[in-house]
Amino acid sequence: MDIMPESNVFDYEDIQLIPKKCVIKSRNEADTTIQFGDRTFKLPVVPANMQTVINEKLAIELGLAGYFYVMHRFEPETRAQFIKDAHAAGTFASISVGVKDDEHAFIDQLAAENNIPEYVTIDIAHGYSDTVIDMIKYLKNKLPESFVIAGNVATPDAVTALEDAGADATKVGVGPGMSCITKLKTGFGTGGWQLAAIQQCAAVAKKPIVADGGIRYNGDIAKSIAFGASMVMIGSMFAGHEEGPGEVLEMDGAKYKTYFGSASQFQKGEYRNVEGKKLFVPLRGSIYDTLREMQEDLQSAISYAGGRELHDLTKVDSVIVRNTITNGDNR
Ligand SMILES: NC(=O)C1=CN([C@@H]2O[C@H](COP(=O)(O)OP(=O)(O)OC[C@H]3O[C@@H](n4cnc5c(N)ncnc54)[C@H](OP(=O)(O)O)[C@@H]3O)[C@@H](O)[C@H]2O)C=CC1
Ligand SMILES: Nc1nc2c(ncn2[C@@H]2O[C@H](COP(=O)(O)O)[C@@H](O)[C@H]2O)c(=O)[nH]1
Repeated sequence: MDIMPESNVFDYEDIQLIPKKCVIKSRNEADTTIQFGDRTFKLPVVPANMQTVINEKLAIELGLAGYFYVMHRFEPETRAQFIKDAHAAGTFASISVGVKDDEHAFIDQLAAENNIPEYVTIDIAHGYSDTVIDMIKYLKNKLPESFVIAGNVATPDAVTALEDAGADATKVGVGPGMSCITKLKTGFGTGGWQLAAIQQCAAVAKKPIVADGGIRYNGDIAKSIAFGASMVMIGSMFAGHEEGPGEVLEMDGAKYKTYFGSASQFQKGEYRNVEGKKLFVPLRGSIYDTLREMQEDLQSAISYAGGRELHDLTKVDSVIVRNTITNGDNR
């Protein structure tokens, strides 16, 4: 068994980006937009395609407001109508699929009805598999105009395999999520070295990488871009907003929303092959305030990078600090 050298193993909390000379007069000048597929979005972030993070109303609102979104796949019978609703509202449709047999019939139906989503995400825990490779090929054959995001994967080999099958982007992150217990139950994944995995995958990728899971601070978005991601998927930090799914709960005078893993018992309705758990996340107000703050922080990050646009973040140097960036100030 090979063991990766320690210098190649780091995560968000282990890294600081090193500032360069500022070339703008105001953070407002820094451009956070990203082209992803045929469209340009305000930010390189996307709420996770999880049932406690996104619903149809919020998805369409986000699309209309200029943000990327991916609708989840856990009410499969509503997806065809959702595509029509998104188009009727004047925005793009971005849906998720699995790999089980009935998904092929669903894709056939979309093609037959010319009900074409602009983006399709193949949402599977272990994306480096023949089932995902076959699904990419199936989608590219039946819905050639759709931009296909395939995942989730952990390694450069997997990125290359999915790109070779026709994926337009790959999603990297097996086990770093806050609701994840894959790392504990199976011993596998990118938990603890997600940022390093992004860097390794981006080094071979010919198409965009979506960094998925493990984002705990807005600065982690800048770090994801700096290490090679084009888009950053975020679950827990988007789960507690008033526009999102789920009721507000009150406990000991504080307000929360539920956030559960897509492979949790709560999602599956039974305790079989469970790799996710349920959490309560504090209510955070409006998602648009969070998005605005993410934009401000990313603009500031671009200025520290000595740049004007997102891509300039990839030109900075970094230092490994091993768990010390908060100096204990979050205890
Ligand atoms: N990003 C991450 O780290 C993780 C994300 N998740 C999320 O949980 C949800 C459920 O994921 P998933 O279980 O893949 O989806 P599904 O339950 O839809 O499973 C998809 C198919 O893949 C098979 N399958 C699942 N895992 C494996 C495996 N390890 N080896 C071989 N076959 C497998 C399943 O069969 P069978 O069930 O019979 O094995 C099923 O046929 C998704 O939304 C996923 O994103 C889950 C875990 C990790
Ligand atoms: N191992 C598991 N991972 C899961 C599950 N449900 C979702 N996810 C992944 O987590 C990210 C979000 O991570 P966060 O750190 O931002 O909260 C999400 O996009 C999925 O890839 C699960 O049940 N098990």
